[in-house]
Amino acid sequence: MDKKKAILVLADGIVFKGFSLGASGEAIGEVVFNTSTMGYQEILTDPSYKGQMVVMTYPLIGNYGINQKDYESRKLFLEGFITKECSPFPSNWRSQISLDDFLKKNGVIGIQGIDTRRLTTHIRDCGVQQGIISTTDFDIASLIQKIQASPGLAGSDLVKTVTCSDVYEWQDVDKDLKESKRYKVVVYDCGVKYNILRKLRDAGCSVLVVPAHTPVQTVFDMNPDGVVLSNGPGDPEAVPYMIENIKGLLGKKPVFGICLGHQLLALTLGLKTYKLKFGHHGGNQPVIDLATKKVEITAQNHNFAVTSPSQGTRQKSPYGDVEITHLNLNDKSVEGLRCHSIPAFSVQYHPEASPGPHDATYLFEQFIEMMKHER
Ligand SMILES: NC(=O)CC[C@H](N)C(=O)O
Repeated sequence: MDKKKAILVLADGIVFKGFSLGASGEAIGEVVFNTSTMGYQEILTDPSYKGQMVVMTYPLIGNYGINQKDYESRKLFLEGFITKECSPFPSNWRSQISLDDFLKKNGVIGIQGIDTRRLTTHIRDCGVQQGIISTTDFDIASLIQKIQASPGLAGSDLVKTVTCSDVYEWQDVDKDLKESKRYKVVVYDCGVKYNILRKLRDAGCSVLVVPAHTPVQTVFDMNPDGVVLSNGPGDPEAVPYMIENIKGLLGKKPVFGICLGHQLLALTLGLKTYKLKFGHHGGNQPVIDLATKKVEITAQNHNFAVTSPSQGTRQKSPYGDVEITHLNLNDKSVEGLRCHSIPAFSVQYHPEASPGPHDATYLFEQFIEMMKHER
């Protein structure tokens, strides 16, 4: 394991000195903490982390290595990776390379050997902010200047940097492709996690993935039974072309939004979004279903959220009433919504898990039921 020096500096001047992990150089991004105890490969390959650097709160990461199958997208999009300790001795029958080598191979700059508890409580108390990891420049004033010169996440369209370039059909290599395909689903790829596609395939759907800039008429020409709006990075307000697409879909096709897809659906319905103080990233977020009062433990990864209606759980929209269906029990933020008059619903959390608990898998069946009803 490298014992090369590395430094992490936050925009407000807090400094963490540690050792290099993965590639060398300099990386700038919004620093967010993730409370999952495992699933680091899925986290590293989740495109929603574009523009961000992830600090894992669990102190030992990398102990089961990296394998060929647990990818959640085609590559690593995040800006940096931060851990207390990266295991130099990965041990698992599926492991092919170590976390350190994986980060090196993919050019991701990381830091280890810092007090991640102090870093996490600092972000929790002072709010999310930009940071820089460097293995080359150790001058604090110069590093802060570099952070100040970087644009930050708000207002910039990161979806265009992660979406696929062409339409493709999702094929699960492990599954029998001859099994009957019940419904045809188009997924708008704003940075989609593969497990959303796997779950739709598991539910018996054929799955076509389209780039986020695909005009809605092209989607209608594919004649799907329903459309999924995927997760993705950055500020939902910076993706107006997706809002235009959703306007075209609403009332014409069943729509299911996940995370960024949920925020985009909310904006289209006339609700607003805002930035949380430090976001929700992890696999232990309690969410209540307001209709059944059942609590799900959910996987989450978001820094923006949908603003609650000023009164109650209902709001008028140009598409009829919108109902807030789920709330986060930690901070009461909006976690799900549903349209009353048209087939459309969405959740802020991740029913596909990966990593995280599977309590919310039923939402894929709920979408299937909606498509069945509308057919
Ligand atoms: N996982 C996601 O889709 C994230 C949505 C959005 N980028 C946010 O941070 O809130």
